[in-house]
Amino acid sequence: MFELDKPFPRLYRSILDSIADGVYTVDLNWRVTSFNKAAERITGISNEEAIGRKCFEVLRSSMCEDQCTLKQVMEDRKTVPNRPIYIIRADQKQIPINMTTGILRNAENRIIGGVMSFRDLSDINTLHKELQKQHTFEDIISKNKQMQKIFAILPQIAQSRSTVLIEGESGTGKELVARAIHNSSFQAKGPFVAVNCSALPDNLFESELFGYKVGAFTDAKKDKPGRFDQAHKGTILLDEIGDISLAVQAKLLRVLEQKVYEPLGSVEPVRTNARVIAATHHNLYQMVQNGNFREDLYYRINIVRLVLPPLRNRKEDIPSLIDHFIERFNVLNGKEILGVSQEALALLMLYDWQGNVRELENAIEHAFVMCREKLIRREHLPERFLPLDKKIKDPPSRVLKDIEKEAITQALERNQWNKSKTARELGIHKNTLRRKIIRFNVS
Ligand SMILES: Nc1ncnc2c1ncn2[C@@H]1O[C@H](COP(=O)(O)OP(=O)(O)OP(=O)(O)O)[C@@H](O)[C@H]1O
Repeated sequence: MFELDKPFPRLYRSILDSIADGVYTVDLNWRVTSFNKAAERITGISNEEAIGRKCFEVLRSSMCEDQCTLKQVMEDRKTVPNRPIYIIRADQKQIPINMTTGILRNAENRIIGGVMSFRDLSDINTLHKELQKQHTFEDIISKNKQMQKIFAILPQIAQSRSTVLIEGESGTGKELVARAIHNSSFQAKGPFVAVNCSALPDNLFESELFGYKVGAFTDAKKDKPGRFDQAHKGTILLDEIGDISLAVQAKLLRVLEQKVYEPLGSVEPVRTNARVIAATHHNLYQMVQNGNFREDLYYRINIVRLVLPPLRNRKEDIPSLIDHFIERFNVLNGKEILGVSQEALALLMLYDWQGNVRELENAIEHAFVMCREKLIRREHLPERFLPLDKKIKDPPSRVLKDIEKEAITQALERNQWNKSKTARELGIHKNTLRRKIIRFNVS
C-alpha cells in the first residue's frame, strides 16, 4: 500500500490540495496512488476514479506510448523537468500541459514510485494564439521587425494603385505578399493573375501577356486573350521580372507607362487597368548598374519597394511558421499532430534555410508523411537533419555539388552557353539553371 496514506494522510493531502499545479503519484506498477485537487480540475477525473488505475489510462498523454518520462526517470534516476505534452481530458478534449516527473522515495530512501506535477497551459496557449494574430497579415506570419514594418504599411500600399516591387530570395513569400496586397485592395473582387516571367522565352512573352488575334501566326486559329486581359479589374503579378530580356523589358515599359498594349496581329491598342506588382529574387538596382535591367523600367516599377528578409535572418519566425504549417497539414491530411519535439525544434532553429519558408514548409510536409505519432521528432525530419550515423551512406554533399557544377558547366559548353537550350537538355527549368549558375559560381 502507498505510504502517503499512512502516517500523515491529512497533512499531506491538505498540502497537496493547496497546490495550484496538478500532482499525482504512482507506485512501481504505474498505479495512481494519490491525485490532488488541481489534478482533478485539470483532467476532469475525480480522485476516486483515478486512484488504483494505471497512470496512462488516467492521463492518456502524448508521451505515454513510447516516451514515458517516468520510465526514463526510473532508469536515469534524474528528474525530467518541464516537458510540454498533451493529455486527453475526461471530456475528450486535448489540452497542453507542462509535466515534471521525479522519483518518489520512502523514509529509508527506497524507490517506491514516481511523482508527477503538471501545469495547464491552455490559457497560455490561447494568449499565445491571440498574440500570434498580431503577428499576421492575411496568411503571412511574422514577428520579425522588418516584416512588421511591411505589415504596417501593407493596407496603405494595397489601397493605392501604385506599382509595387517585391524583392526577396526564393521562398521568402513574395507571391504571398502580392496576394495579400491584392486581397486588401479595391480590386480584391477582380482576378489575381501570376505570371512567371522566367518561364517565358522571348518569342512567347508577347503572346502570353498581350494575347493574339486570329491569323496573327500560322497556329493562331482563334483570338486568345493574354494575361493582361485576364487581369482586367484585378492584379497582375510579374514574378521573376529580373529574368526578362532587355528586348522584352522595352515592351513592358510601354504597357506600364501608357497602360496600353496591342495583342499580336492587331493594331488596335487595348487599355489595361490591371494593377501591376513585380517580384524578383535579384537585386534589380544592381542589375541596372550592371546594364542588365533598363533604368527607366526600374524606376517605373520601383514606386513602392518591399524587401522580404531571408528566413535565416528572422529565425524568431520559425516556431510560429512550424505551428502554422502543422495546422494546415493536419487539415489537409486529416491528422492530429500536435507539434515538434524540443530536439526537432532545436535542429530546425539551427538550420540556415537557403530555400527559406518554402523549404521549411516542405520539411514539415515530409515530417507529416513520416510521423505516425502526435509529435514530430528528429527522425521524421528530412535526412539532412538526421545524425551522421543514421544517414544513408551518400557521398558528402560537397562532392555532389561539385558533380552538379561540373555537369552544368559541361552542358553549358555543349550548348554554347545558351541557357534555354542547356536547361532543356538538363531537364530543368531555365530559372533553376540560372540560380544554380549563381550558386555554384559557374563562369
Ligand atoms: N511569412 C509566411 N507565412 C506563412 N507562409 C509563408 C510565409 N512566407 C512564405 N510562406 C509560404 O511559403 C511558400 C513559398 O512562398 P512564395 O511562393 O510566396 O515565395 P516566393 O518568394 O514567391 O518564391 P519564388 O521566388 O520561388 O517564387 C508558400 O507556400 C507560402 O504560402
